[in-house]
Amino acid sequence: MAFGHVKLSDNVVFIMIAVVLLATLGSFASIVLSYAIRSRRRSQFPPGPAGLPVIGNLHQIPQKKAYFQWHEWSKQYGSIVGLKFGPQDVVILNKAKHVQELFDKRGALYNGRPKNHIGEDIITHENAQILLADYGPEWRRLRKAIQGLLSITAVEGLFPIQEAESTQLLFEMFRDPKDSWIHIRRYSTAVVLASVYGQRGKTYDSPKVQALYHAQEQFTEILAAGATPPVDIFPILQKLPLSWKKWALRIREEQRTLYRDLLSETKELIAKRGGLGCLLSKLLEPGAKHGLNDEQVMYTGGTLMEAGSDTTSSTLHSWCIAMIENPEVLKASQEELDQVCGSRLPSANDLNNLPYLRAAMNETLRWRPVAPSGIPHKLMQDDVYEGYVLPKGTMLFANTWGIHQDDEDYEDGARFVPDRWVKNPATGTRTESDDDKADGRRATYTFGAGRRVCPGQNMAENSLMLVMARIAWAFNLSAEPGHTIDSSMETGYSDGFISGPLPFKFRVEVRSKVHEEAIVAAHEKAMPFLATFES
Ligand code: HEM
Repeated sequence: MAFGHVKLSDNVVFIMIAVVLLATLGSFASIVLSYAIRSRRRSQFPPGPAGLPVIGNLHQIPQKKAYFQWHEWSKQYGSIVGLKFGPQDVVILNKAKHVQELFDKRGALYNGRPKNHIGEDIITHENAQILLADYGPEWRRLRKAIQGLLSITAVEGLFPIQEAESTQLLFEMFRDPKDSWIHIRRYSTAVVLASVYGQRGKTYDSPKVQALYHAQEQFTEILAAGATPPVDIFPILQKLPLSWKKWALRIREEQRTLYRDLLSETKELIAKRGGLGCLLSKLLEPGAKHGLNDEQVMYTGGTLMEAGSDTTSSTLHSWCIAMIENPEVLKASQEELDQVCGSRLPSANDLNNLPYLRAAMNETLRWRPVAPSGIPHKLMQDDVYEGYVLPKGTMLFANTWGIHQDDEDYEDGARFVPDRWVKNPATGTRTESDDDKADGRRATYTFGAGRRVCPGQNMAENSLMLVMARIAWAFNLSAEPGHTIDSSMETGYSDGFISGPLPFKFRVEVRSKVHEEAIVAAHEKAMPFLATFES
Protein backbone atom coordinates (compact mmCIF):
# COMPACT_ATOMS: atom_id res chain seq x y z
CA MET A 1 0.00 0.00 0.00
CA ALA A 2 1.39 3.49 -0.86
CA PHE A 3 1.00 6.70 1.15
CA GLY A 4 2.35 9.48 -1.06
CA HIS A 5 5.91 8.43 -1.88
CA VAL A 6 6.24 6.05 1.07
CA LYS A 7 5.48 2.41 0.56
CA LEU A 8 4.25 0.69 3.69
CA SER A 9 4.19 -3.02 4.40
CA ASP A 10 0.81 -4.63 5.14
CA ASN A 11 1.94 -5.28 8.71
CA VAL A 12 2.62 -1.60 9.34
CA VAL A 13 -0.78 -0.68 7.90
CA PHE A 14 -2.44 -3.25 10.12
CA ILE A 15 -0.64 -1.88 13.17
CA MET A 16 -1.64 1.69 12.27
CA ILE A 17 -5.30 0.74 11.89
CA ALA A 18 -5.20 -1.16 15.17
CA VAL A 19 -3.63 1.83 16.94
CA VAL A 20 -6.27 4.20 15.56
CA LEU A 21 -9.05 1.80 16.54
CA LEU A 22 -7.65 1.28 20.01
CA ALA A 23 -7.17 5.02 20.49
CA THR A 24 -10.76 5.63 19.41
CA LEU A 25 -12.00 2.86 21.66
CA GLY A 26 -9.74 4.11 24.44
CA SER A 27 -10.97 7.66 24.25
CA PHE A 28 -14.55 6.41 23.97
CA ALA A 29 -14.00 4.22 27.03
CA SER A 30 -12.46 7.12 28.95
CA ILE A 31 -15.43 9.34 28.05
CA VAL A 32 -17.85 6.61 29.19
CA LEU A 33 -15.82 6.10 32.36
CA SER A 34 -15.82 9.82 33.10
CA TYR A 35 -19.63 9.94 32.59
CA ALA A 36 -20.03 6.84 34.75
CA ILE A 37 -18.07 8.47 37.57
CA ARG A 38 -19.79 11.83 37.26
CA SER A 39 -23.25 10.27 37.07
CA ARG A 40 -22.84 8.87 40.60
CA ARG A 41 -24.63 10.59 43.43
CA ARG A 42 -22.30 12.51 45.72
CA SER A 43 -22.55 11.98 49.44
CA GLN A 44 -24.93 14.38 51.21
CA PHE A 45 -26.77 15.03 47.95
CA PRO A 46 -30.58 15.11 48.43
CA PRO A 47 -32.24 11.67 48.21
CA GLY A 48 -33.98 10.43 45.10
CA PRO A 49 -34.55 7.30 43.03
CA ALA A 50 -31.49 5.16 42.27
CA GLY A 51 -30.23 5.71 38.76
CA LEU A 52 -28.09 3.82 36.25
CA PRO A 53 -24.41 4.38 35.47
CA VAL A 54 -23.75 7.07 32.83
CA ILE A 55 -27.37 8.19 32.40
CA GLY A 56 -28.31 8.56 36.06
CA ASN A 57 -32.09 9.05 36.34
CA LEU A 58 -32.64 10.13 32.74
CA HIS A 59 -34.55 6.96 31.84
CA GLN A 60 -36.99 7.58 34.73
CA ILE A 61 -37.95 11.12 33.67
CA PRO A 62 -41.18 11.04 31.67
CA GLN A 63 -40.82 12.77 28.31
CA LYS A 64 -43.97 14.74 29.01
CA LYS A 65 -45.29 16.45 32.15
CA ALA A 66 -42.39 15.36 34.36
CA TYR A 67 -43.77 17.53 37.19
CA PHE A 68 -46.28 14.79 38.12
CA GLN A 69 -43.45 12.30 38.63
CA TRP A 70 -41.45 14.83 40.64
CA HIS A 71 -44.45 15.41 42.89
CA GLU A 72 -44.84 11.65 43.39
CA TRP A 73 -41.15 11.29 44.26
CA SER A 74 -41.48 14.08 46.84
CA LYS A 75 -43.99 11.87 48.71
CA GLN A 76 -41.43 9.07 48.76
CA TYR A 77 -38.10 10.88 49.24
CA GLY A 78 -39.08 14.17 50.88
CA SER A 79 -39.75 17.64 49.52
CA ILE A 80 -36.18 18.12 48.23
CA VAL A 81 -35.52 15.48 45.58
CA GLY A 82 -32.04 14.92 44.16
CA LEU A 83 -31.64 13.51 40.65
CA LYS A 84 -28.82 12.91 38.21
CA PHE A 85 -29.36 13.71 34.53
CA GLY A 86 -26.19 11.91 33.45
CA PRO A 87 -23.37 13.90 35.10
CA GLN A 88 -25.68 16.88 35.78
CA ASP A 89 -26.83 17.38 39.40
CA VAL A 90 -30.52 18.23 39.52
CA VAL A 91 -32.61 19.23 42.52
CA ILE A 92 -36.40 19.48 42.58
CA LEU A 93 -37.92 21.78 45.21
CA ASN A 94 -41.45 20.69 46.03
CA LYS A 95 -42.29 23.11 48.85
CA ALA A 96 -42.66 26.88 48.87
CA LYS A 97 -40.43 27.23 51.93
CA HIS A 98 -37.44 25.82 50.04
CA VAL A 99 -37.95 28.12 47.06
CA GLN A 100 -38.40 31.03 49.44
CA GLU A 101 -35.17 30.21 51.25
CA LEU A 102 -33.01 29.36 48.24
CA PHE A 103 -34.31 31.42 45.29
CA ASP A 104 -35.51 34.44 47.27
CA LYS A 105 -33.37 34.72 50.41
CA ARG A 106 -30.14 33.35 48.87
CA GLY A 107 -31.01 34.95 45.52
CA ALA A 108 -27.44 35.95 44.69
CA LEU A 109 -26.45 32.27 44.52
CA TYR A 110 -29.45 30.85 42.71
CA ASN A 111 -30.02 33.18 39.76
CA GLY A 112 -28.09 31.42 36.98
CA ARG A 113 -29.67 29.61 34.04
CA PRO A 114 -28.43 26.16 33.06
CA LYS A 115 -26.73 25.97 29.69
CA ASN A 116 -29.11 25.47 26.80
CA HIS A 117 -27.03 24.77 23.70
CA ILE A 118 -29.94 24.68 21.27
CA GLY A 119 -31.61 27.83 22.61
CA GLU A 120 -28.50 29.87 23.30
CA ASP A 121 -25.95 28.78 20.71
CA ILE A 122 -28.10 27.89 17.72
CA ILE A 123 -31.43 29.71 17.89
CA THR A 124 -30.31 32.91 19.64
CA HIS A 125 -26.72 34.08 20.01
CA GLU A 126 -24.76 36.53 22.13
CA ASN A 127 -26.94 36.33 25.27
CA ALA A 128 -29.62 38.15 23.34
CA GLN A 129 -32.58 36.36 24.95
CA ILE A 130 -33.03 37.14 28.65
CA LEU A 131 -34.93 33.98 29.57
CA LEU A 132 -31.99 31.83 28.42
CA ALA A 133 -29.11 34.11 29.40
CA ASP A 134 -26.92 32.93 32.24
CA TYR A 135 -26.23 35.22 35.20
CA GLY A 136 -23.64 37.85 34.21
CA PRO A 137 -23.26 41.42 32.94
CA GLU A 138 -25.37 40.79 29.80
CA TRP A 139 -28.27 39.35 31.78
CA ARG A 140 -28.06 42.20 34.32
CA ARG A 141 -28.20 44.78 31.53
CA LEU A 142 -31.20 43.10 29.91
CA ARG A 143 -32.96 42.65 33.24
CA LYS A 144 -32.46 46.28 34.25
CA ALA A 145 -33.79 47.56 30.93
CA ILE A 146 -36.82 45.22 31.02
CA GLN A 147 -37.62 45.98 34.65
CA GLY A 148 -37.61 49.68 33.81
CA LEU A 149 -40.10 49.06 30.99
CA LEU A 150 -42.37 46.90 33.15
CA SER A 151 -42.36 48.79 36.47
CA ILE A 152 -45.71 49.11 38.30
CA THR A 153 -46.19 52.69 37.07
CA ALA A 154 -44.98 51.95 33.54
CA VAL A 155 -47.46 49.09 33.09
CA GLU A 156 -50.32 51.24 34.34
CA GLY A 157 -49.66 53.29 31.21
CA LEU A 158 -50.71 50.20 29.21
CA PHE A 159 -54.25 50.13 30.67
CA PRO A 160 -55.76 52.08 27.72
CA ILE A 161 -54.51 49.34 25.35
CA GLN A 162 -55.77 46.56 27.64
CA GLU A 163 -59.14 48.29 28.00
CA ALA A 164 -59.57 48.86 24.26
CA GLU A 165 -58.47 45.36 23.26
CA SER A 166 -60.65 43.74 25.93
CA THR A 167 -63.58 45.76 24.58
CA GLN A 168 -62.97 44.18 21.18
CA LEU A 169 -62.74 40.79 22.95
CA LEU A 170 -66.17 41.27 24.58
CA PHE A 171 -67.66 42.38 21.28
CA GLU A 172 -66.27 39.31 19.50
CA MET A 173 -67.47 36.96 22.25
CA PHE A 174 -70.91 38.54 22.01
CA ARG A 175 -71.12 38.47 18.21
CA ASP A 176 -69.39 35.13 17.63
CA PRO A 177 -69.54 33.21 20.94
CA LYS A 178 -68.62 29.81 19.54
CA ASP A 179 -65.04 30.95 18.83
CA SER A 180 -64.44 32.48 22.25
CA TRP A 181 -61.35 30.32 22.84
CA ILE A 182 -59.76 31.95 19.79
CA HIS A 183 -60.96 35.47 20.68
CA ILE A 184 -59.11 35.18 24.00
CA ARG A 185 -55.94 34.15 22.18
CA ARG A 186 -56.24 37.08 19.81
CA TYR A 187 -56.71 39.44 22.77
CA SER A 188 -53.54 38.41 24.58
CA THR A 189 -51.41 38.65 21.43
CA ALA A 190 -52.94 41.94 20.34
CA VAL A 191 -52.21 43.47 23.75
CA VAL A 192 -48.53 42.57 23.61
CA LEU A 193 -48.23 43.60 19.95
CA ALA A 194 -49.64 47.04 20.74
CA SER A 195 -47.83 47.39 24.09
CA VAL A 196 -44.43 46.24 22.86
CA TYR A 197 -44.41 47.34 19.21
CA GLY A 198 -47.25 49.88 18.92
CA GLN A 199 -48.78 47.62 16.25
CA ARG A 200 -52.20 46.09 15.74
CA GLY A 201 -53.29 42.44 15.90
CA LYS A 202 -56.75 43.09 14.56
CA THR A 203 -57.85 39.54 13.78
CA TYR A 204 -56.69 36.12 14.90
CA ASP A 205 -55.83 35.10 11.37
CA SER A 206 -53.82 38.24 10.64
CA PRO A 207 -50.30 37.32 9.49
CA LYS A 208 -48.59 38.90 12.51
CA VAL A 209 -50.69 37.06 15.09
CA GLN A 210 -50.30 33.76 13.25
CA ALA A 211 -46.56 34.25 12.75
CA LEU A 212 -46.13 34.99 16.43
CA TYR A 213 -48.00 31.90 17.57
CA HIS A 214 -46.15 29.69 15.10
CA ALA A 215 -42.72 30.97 16.12
CA GLN A 216 -43.62 30.63 19.77
CA GLU A 217 -44.99 27.11 19.44
CA GLN A 218 -41.87 25.99 17.60
CA PHE A 219 -39.60 27.53 20.21
CA THR A 220 -41.37 25.98 23.21
CA GLU A 221 -41.62 22.66 21.37
CA ILE A 222 -37.92 22.35 20.61
CA LEU A 223 -36.93 23.44 24.13
CA ALA A 224 -39.29 20.99 25.84
CA ALA A 225 -37.45 18.20 27.65
CA GLY A 226 -37.22 15.10 25.47
CA ALA A 227 -37.83 16.91 22.16
CA THR A 228 -34.17 16.65 21.18
CA PRO A 229 -31.25 14.46 22.30
CA PRO A 230 -29.80 15.59 25.69
CA VAL A 231 -27.05 17.69 24.10
CA ASP A 232 -26.39 19.79 27.22
CA ILE A 233 -25.88 16.73 29.39
CA PHE A 234 -23.76 14.88 26.82
CA PRO A 235 -22.07 17.69 24.81
CA ILE A 236 -20.47 15.05 22.61
CA LEU A 237 -23.88 14.72 20.91
CA GLN A 238 -23.59 18.35 19.74
CA LYS A 239 -21.02 17.22 17.20
CA LEU A 240 -23.29 14.68 15.49
CA PRO A 241 -25.16 15.76 12.36
CA LEU A 242 -28.68 15.10 13.67
CA SER A 243 -31.96 16.48 12.35
CA TRP A 244 -32.64 18.72 15.38
CA LYS A 245 -29.88 21.06 14.18
CA LYS A 246 -31.76 21.81 10.98
CA TRP A 247 -34.97 22.25 12.97
CA ALA A 248 -33.23 24.67 15.35
CA LEU A 249 -31.76 26.65 12.44
CA ARG A 250 -35.20 26.92 10.83
CA ILE A 251 -36.59 28.29 14.10
CA ARG A 252 -33.74 30.79 14.32
CA GLU A 253 -34.52 32.02 10.81
CA GLU A 254 -38.25 32.24 11.49
CA GLN A 255 -37.81 34.05 14.81
CA ARG A 256 -35.28 36.53 13.47
CA THR A 257 -37.38 37.35 10.42
CA LEU A 258 -40.43 37.98 12.61
CA TYR A 259 -38.60 40.08 15.20
CA ARG A 260 -36.64 42.01 12.55
CA ASP A 261 -39.78 42.83 10.53
CA LEU A 262 -41.72 43.92 13.61
CA LEU A 263 -38.85 46.07 14.80
CA SER A 264 -38.32 47.76 11.44
CA GLU A 265 -42.05 48.48 11.15
CA THR A 266 -41.98 50.07 14.60
CA LYS A 267 -38.96 52.15 13.60
CA GLU A 268 -40.81 53.33 10.49
CA LEU A 269 -43.87 54.23 12.56
CA ILE A 270 -41.73 56.19 15.00
CA ALA A 271 -40.08 58.03 12.10
CA LYS A 272 -43.50 58.95 10.70
CA ARG A 273 -45.38 59.75 13.89
CA GLY A 274 -42.75 60.35 16.56
CA GLY A 275 -42.64 58.33 19.84
CA LEU A 276 -45.39 55.71 19.93
CA GLY A 277 -45.36 55.29 23.70
CA CYS A 278 -44.86 51.54 23.24
CA LEU A 279 -42.19 49.63 25.18
CA LEU A 280 -39.80 49.35 22.24
CA SER A 281 -40.02 53.04 21.42
CA LYS A 282 -38.71 53.67 24.94
CA LEU A 283 -35.72 51.43 24.21
CA LEU A 284 -35.17 53.14 20.86
CA GLU A 285 -35.33 56.70 22.22
CA PRO A 286 -32.19 58.63 21.27
CA GLY A 287 -29.91 58.68 24.30
CA ALA A 288 -31.76 55.83 26.09
CA LYS A 289 -29.19 54.53 28.55
CA HIS A 290 -29.73 50.79 28.62
CA GLY A 291 -26.46 49.66 27.02
CA LEU A 292 -28.17 46.97 24.87
CA ASN A 293 -26.79 46.20 21.41
CA ASP A 294 -29.07 46.06 18.32
CA GLU A 295 -29.40 42.28 18.56
CA GLN A 296 -30.48 42.52 22.21
CA VAL A 297 -33.02 45.26 21.44
CA MET A 298 -34.47 43.09 18.68
CA TYR A 299 -34.68 40.03 20.92
CA THR A 300 -36.05 42.02 23.86
CA GLY A 301 -39.05 43.03 21.73
CA GLY A 302 -39.59 39.44 20.60
CA THR A 303 -39.12 37.98 24.07
CA LEU A 304 -41.53 40.39 25.75
CA MET A 305 -44.12 39.66 23.11
CA GLU A 306 -43.75 35.89 23.35
CA ALA A 307 -43.42 35.77 27.14
CA GLY A 308 -46.62 37.75 27.51
CA SER A 309 -49.07 36.27 25.03
CA ASP A 310 -49.54 32.50 25.46
CA THR A 311 -49.03 32.70 29.23
CA THR A 312 -51.86 35.23 29.58
CA SER A 313 -54.30 33.48 27.24
CA SER A 314 -53.69 30.07 28.86
CA THR A 315 -54.48 31.50 32.29
CA LEU A 316 -57.65 33.12 30.96
CA HIS A 317 -58.71 29.84 29.36
CA SER A 318 -58.15 28.03 32.68
CA TRP A 319 -60.24 30.67 34.45
CA CYS A 320 -63.11 30.13 31.94
CA ILE A 321 -62.97 26.38 32.66
CA ALA A 322 -62.99 27.07 36.40
CA MET A 323 -66.05 29.34 36.01
CA ILE A 324 -67.89 26.71 33.98
CA GLU A 325 -67.10 23.96 36.49
CA ASN A 326 -67.88 26.19 39.49
CA PRO A 327 -70.91 28.30 38.51
CA GLU A 328 -71.29 29.51 42.12
CA VAL A 329 -67.90 31.26 41.80
CA LEU A 330 -68.96 33.02 38.61
CA LYS A 331 -72.19 34.07 40.32
CA ALA A 332 -70.37 35.44 43.38
CA SER A 333 -67.98 37.35 41.07
CA GLN A 334 -70.94 38.81 39.18
CA GLU A 335 -72.58 39.95 42.43
CA GLU A 336 -69.39 41.75 43.42
CA LEU A 337 -69.08 43.33 39.96
CA ASP A 338 -72.73 44.42 39.94
CA GLN A 339 -72.23 46.17 43.25
CA VAL A 340 -69.09 47.97 42.12
CA CYS A 341 -69.92 48.73 38.47
CA GLY A 342 -73.70 48.42 38.12
CA SER A 343 -74.62 48.78 34.45
CA ARG A 344 -71.29 50.12 33.21
CA LEU A 345 -68.36 48.11 31.93
CA PRO A 346 -65.68 47.45 34.60
CA SER A 347 -62.57 49.54 34.02
CA ALA A 348 -58.97 49.56 35.26
CA ASN A 349 -60.03 51.91 38.08
CA ASP A 350 -62.26 49.19 39.55
CA LEU A 351 -59.65 46.48 39.91
CA ASN A 352 -58.63 47.29 43.48
CA ASN A 353 -62.26 47.09 44.59
CA LEU A 354 -62.85 43.51 43.51
CA PRO A 355 -61.36 41.26 46.23
CA TYR A 356 -63.42 38.21 45.33
CA LEU A 357 -62.48 38.42 41.67
CA ARG A 358 -58.81 38.76 42.72
CA ALA A 359 -59.25 35.67 44.88
CA ALA A 360 -60.52 33.79 41.80
CA MET A 361 -57.56 35.05 39.73
CA ASN A 362 -55.04 33.95 42.39
CA GLU A 363 -56.76 30.60 42.64
CA THR A 364 -56.56 30.15 38.85
CA LEU A 365 -52.82 30.86 38.95
CA ARG A 366 -52.45 28.30 41.76
CA TRP A 367 -54.78 25.66 40.36
CA ARG A 368 -53.42 25.60 36.79
CA PRO A 369 -49.93 27.15 36.70
CA VAL A 370 -48.74 27.99 33.20
CA ALA A 371 -45.18 26.73 33.74
CA PRO A 372 -45.99 23.74 35.99
CA SER A 373 -42.44 22.43 36.28
CA GLY A 374 -40.94 25.91 36.69
CA ILE A 375 -38.09 27.30 34.59
CA PRO A 376 -34.77 25.92 35.89
CA HIS A 377 -32.28 28.03 37.83
CA LYS A 378 -28.57 27.27 38.24
CA LEU A 379 -26.59 27.41 41.46
CA MET A 380 -23.60 29.74 41.07
CA GLN A 381 -21.40 28.30 43.85
CA ASP A 382 -21.38 25.40 46.32
CA ASP A 383 -24.00 25.70 49.03
CA VAL A 384 -25.37 23.74 51.98
CA TYR A 385 -29.07 23.58 52.77
CA GLU A 386 -30.85 21.49 55.39
CA GLY A 387 -27.71 19.35 55.71
CA TYR A 388 -27.53 18.64 51.96
CA VAL A 389 -24.49 19.64 49.94
CA LEU A 390 -25.50 21.30 46.67
CA PRO A 391 -22.57 21.62 44.26
CA LYS A 392 -21.96 24.65 42.04
CA GLY A 393 -23.73 24.17 38.71
CA THR A 394 -26.70 22.25 40.19
CA MET A 395 -29.85 22.72 38.14
CA LEU A 396 -32.87 23.50 40.36
CA PHE A 397 -36.54 23.31 39.47
CA ALA A 398 -39.15 24.95 41.70
CA ASN A 399 -41.83 22.37 40.91
CA THR A 400 -44.77 24.78 40.79
CA TRP A 401 -47.26 21.96 40.34
CA GLY A 402 -46.04 20.18 43.49
CA ILE A 403 -45.79 23.41 45.49
CA HIS A 404 -49.34 24.42 44.59
CA GLN A 405 -50.70 20.97 45.43
CA ASP A 406 -48.93 20.77 48.79
CA ASP A 407 -51.50 19.39 51.29
CA GLU A 408 -49.73 20.96 54.22
CA ASP A 409 -50.20 24.41 52.72
CA TYR A 410 -53.51 24.08 50.87
CA GLU A 411 -56.61 22.37 52.10
CA ASP A 412 -58.07 20.24 49.32
CA GLY A 413 -55.44 21.60 46.94
CA ALA A 414 -56.72 19.72 43.89
CA ARG A 415 -59.99 21.69 43.97
CA PHE A 416 -60.61 25.22 42.67
CA VAL A 417 -61.54 27.13 45.84
CA PRO A 418 -61.22 30.96 45.70
CA ASP A 419 -62.45 31.13 49.30
CA ARG A 420 -59.00 30.07 50.51
CA TRP A 421 -57.88 33.55 49.33
CA VAL A 422 -60.82 35.22 51.04
CA LYS A 423 -59.69 33.63 54.32
CA ASN A 424 -56.02 34.40 53.69
CA PRO A 425 -55.69 37.05 50.94
CA ALA A 426 -51.89 37.16 51.18
CA THR A 427 -51.09 33.56 50.27
CA GLY A 428 -54.27 31.47 50.21
CA THR A 429 -52.60 28.91 52.52
CA ARG A 430 -54.08 27.29 55.61
CA THR A 431 -52.46 29.90 57.88
CA GLU A 432 -55.05 32.53 58.61
CA SER A 433 -52.57 35.16 59.70
CA ASP A 434 -50.19 37.31 57.71
CA ASP A 435 -47.24 35.29 59.03
CA ASP A 436 -46.51 33.69 55.69
CA LYS A 437 -46.43 36.98 53.87
CA ALA A 438 -44.28 38.62 56.53
CA ASP A 439 -41.90 35.73 56.08
CA GLY A 440 -41.59 36.55 52.37
CA ARG A 441 -43.72 33.73 51.01
CA ARG A 442 -45.03 34.57 47.57
CA ALA A 443 -48.75 34.52 46.84
CA THR A 444 -48.04 32.34 43.81
CA TYR A 445 -45.03 30.52 42.37
CA THR A 446 -46.54 30.60 38.90
CA PHE A 447 -44.31 33.58 38.05
CA GLY A 448 -41.18 31.88 39.38
CA ALA A 449 -39.08 33.32 42.20
CA GLY A 450 -35.84 35.02 43.15
CA ARG A 451 -33.96 37.45 40.96
CA ARG A 452 -35.27 35.74 37.82
CA VAL A 453 -38.92 36.12 38.84
CA CYS A 454 -41.14 37.11 35.93
CA PRO A 455 -40.72 40.87 35.40
CA GLY A 456 -44.07 40.92 33.55
CA GLN A 457 -46.14 39.84 36.58
CA ASN A 458 -47.76 43.25 37.14
CA MET A 459 -48.59 43.66 33.48
CA ALA A 460 -50.00 40.12 33.34
CA GLU A 461 -52.09 40.46 36.51
CA ASN A 462 -53.55 43.79 35.32
CA SER A 463 -54.56 42.15 32.06
CA LEU A 464 -55.97 39.05 33.78
CA MET A 465 -58.01 41.03 36.30
CA LEU A 466 -59.42 43.37 33.66
CA VAL A 467 -60.48 40.60 31.29
CA MET A 468 -61.87 38.38 34.05
CA ALA A 469 -63.85 41.35 35.41
CA ARG A 470 -65.23 42.22 32.01
CA ILE A 471 -66.15 38.68 30.93
CA ALA A 472 -67.77 37.89 34.31
CA TRP A 473 -69.66 41.21 34.24
CA ALA A 474 -70.91 40.68 30.67
CA PHE A 475 -71.58 36.96 30.24
CA ASN A 476 -72.78 33.73 31.70
CA LEU A 477 -70.47 30.87 30.79
CA SER A 478 -71.45 27.21 30.59
CA ALA A 479 -70.50 23.99 28.86
CA GLU A 480 -71.85 23.40 25.35
CA PRO A 481 -74.54 20.72 25.56
CA GLY A 482 -72.96 17.44 24.55
CA HIS A 483 -69.40 18.75 25.10
CA THR A 484 -67.45 17.97 28.23
CA ILE A 485 -64.44 20.13 28.97
CA ASP A 486 -61.41 18.22 30.14
CA SER A 487 -59.89 20.24 32.97
CA SER A 488 -57.34 17.61 33.94
CA MET A 489 -53.71 18.71 33.66
CA GLU A 490 -52.92 15.15 32.62
CA THR A 491 -55.23 14.87 29.65
CA GLY A 492 -56.77 18.29 28.98
CA TYR A 493 -53.60 20.42 28.94
CA SER A 494 -50.78 20.82 26.44
CA ASP A 495 -47.29 19.41 26.97
CA GLY A 496 -44.17 21.53 26.85
CA PHE A 497 -42.71 23.85 29.44
CA ILE A 498 -45.62 26.26 28.94
CA SER A 499 -48.90 24.44 29.40
CA GLY A 500 -52.47 25.57 28.77
CA PRO A 501 -55.89 24.00 28.15
CA LEU A 502 -56.26 22.31 24.77
CA PRO A 503 -58.86 24.05 22.57
CA PHE A 504 -62.39 23.63 23.93
CA LYS A 505 -65.88 24.87 23.07
CA PHE A 506 -68.10 26.63 25.59
CA ARG A 507 -71.31 28.57 25.69
CA VAL A 508 -71.22 32.35 26.18
CA GLU A 509 -74.50 34.24 26.78
CA VAL A 510 -74.75 37.95 27.35
CA ARG A 511 -76.37 38.62 30.74
CA SER A 512 -78.98 41.20 29.60
CA LYS A 513 -79.91 43.79 27.00
CA VAL A 514 -78.27 46.44 29.21
CA HIS A 515 -74.98 44.52 29.11
CA GLU A 516 -75.28 44.03 25.36
CA GLU A 517 -75.80 47.76 24.75
CA ALA A 518 -72.85 48.66 26.97
CA ILE A 519 -70.59 46.25 25.01
CA VAL A 520 -71.66 47.59 21.63
CA ALA A 521 -71.29 51.23 22.71
CA ALA A 522 -67.85 50.62 24.29
CA HIS A 523 -66.70 48.80 21.16
CA GLU A 524 -67.69 51.70 18.92
CA LYS A 525 -65.83 54.06 21.21
CA ALA A 526 -62.69 51.93 21.31
CA MET A 527 -62.37 51.44 17.56
CA PRO A 528 -60.82 54.83 16.65
CA PHE A 529 -58.20 54.36 19.40
CA LEU A 530 -57.37 50.84 18.20
CA ALA A 531 -57.15 52.10 14.62
CA THR A 532 -54.18 54.25 15.61
CA PHE A 533 -52.15 51.04 15.92
CA GLU A 534 -52.91 50.02 12.33
CA SER A 535 -50.05 50.78 10.02
C1 HEM B 1 -49.74 34.82 33.24
C2 HEM B 1 -48.70 35.39 32.68
C3 HEM B 1 -47.25 35.02 32.90
C4 HEM B 1 -46.70 33.96 33.57
C5 HEM B 1 -47.43 32.84 34.29
C6 HEM B 1 -45.25 34.09 33.48
C7 HEM B 1 -44.36 33.20 34.06
C8 HEM B 1 -42.98 33.34 34.00
C9 HEM B 1 -42.03 32.43 34.63
C10 HEM B 1 -42.39 31.17 35.41
C11 HEM B 1 -40.79 32.90 34.38
C12 HEM B 1 -39.46 32.27 34.86
C13 HEM B 1 -39.15 32.80 36.26
C14 HEM B 1 -37.97 32.14 36.94
O1 HEM B 1 -36.97 31.84 36.26
O2 HEM B 1 -38.03 31.90 38.17
C15 HEM B 1 -40.93 34.10 33.59
C16 HEM B 1 -39.87 34.85 33.13
C17 HEM B 1 -40.02 35.95 32.33
N1 HEM B 1 -41.22 36.57 31.98
FE1 HEM B 1 -43.07 35.95 32.45
N2 HEM B 1 -44.97 35.21 32.77
C18 HEM B 1 -46.15 35.81 32.40
C19 HEM B 1 -46.29 36.99 31.70
C20 HEM B 1 -45.25 37.79 31.27
C21 HEM B 1 -45.40 39.05 30.60
C22 HEM B 1 -46.73 39.76 30.33
C23 HEM B 1 -44.14 39.49 30.29
C24 HEM B 1 -43.72 40.75 29.58
C25 HEM B 1 -44.41 41.38 28.68
C26 HEM B 1 -43.20 38.49 30.78
C27 HEM B 1 -41.83 38.56 30.66
C28 HEM B 1 -40.92 37.66 31.20
C29 HEM B 1 -39.47 37.76 31.03
C30 HEM B 1 -38.73 38.83 30.24
C31 HEM B 1 -38.90 36.69 31.75
C32 HEM B 1 -37.41 36.31 31.87
C33 HEM B 1 -36.84 36.82 33.21
C34 HEM B 1 -35.39 36.41 33.47
O3 HEM B 1 -34.96 35.33 33.07
O4 HEM B 1 -34.67 37.20 34.13
N3 HEM B 1 -43.91 37.48 31.36
N4 HEM B 1 -42.27 34.36 33.38
